[in-house]
Amino acid sequence: MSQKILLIHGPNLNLLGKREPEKYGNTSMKDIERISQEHGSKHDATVSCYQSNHEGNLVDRIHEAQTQGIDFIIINAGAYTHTSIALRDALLSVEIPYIELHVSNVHSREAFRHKSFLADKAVGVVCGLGVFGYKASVEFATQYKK
Ligand SMILES: O=C1C[C@@](O)(C(=O)O)C[C@@H](O)[C@@H]1O
Repeated sequence: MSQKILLIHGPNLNLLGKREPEKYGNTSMKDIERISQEHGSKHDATVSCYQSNHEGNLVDRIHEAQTQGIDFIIINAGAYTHTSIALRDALLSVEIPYIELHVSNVHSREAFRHKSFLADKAVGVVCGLGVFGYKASVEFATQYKK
């Protein structure tokens, strides 16, 4: 059966490609979604995508994932990674395995980015690999068994 993957982008990631390109590169969020979906389909998986700048919407989308039978979540929660107990609780509530992803290497940046409310419960954390991190995460997710 083909794996159902959900890719979630948090706040400001809709501006990827334009926003601070020296840190986040030149690839847009839409291009990242296309690359992720193409890579998923090579491995017989579907990748659905969602972005919001609002914490509650992200919580709602994670809840919805459970009713849709999503097998795996890849989440770049942006700054909410470092602040949001609500997102942590949502991910734990639905019991869907997830990868925490960052385009940049958050550990080489400001100290407040070293803290994550999601990392210790994640299957894995990918950071600093730019757009390749999405392809790598999708490929991992296609093979993951709970
Ligand atoms: O918005 C972002 C993007 C980010 O998640 C990344 O992809 O590198 C890193 C976060 O610290 C930051 O707030």
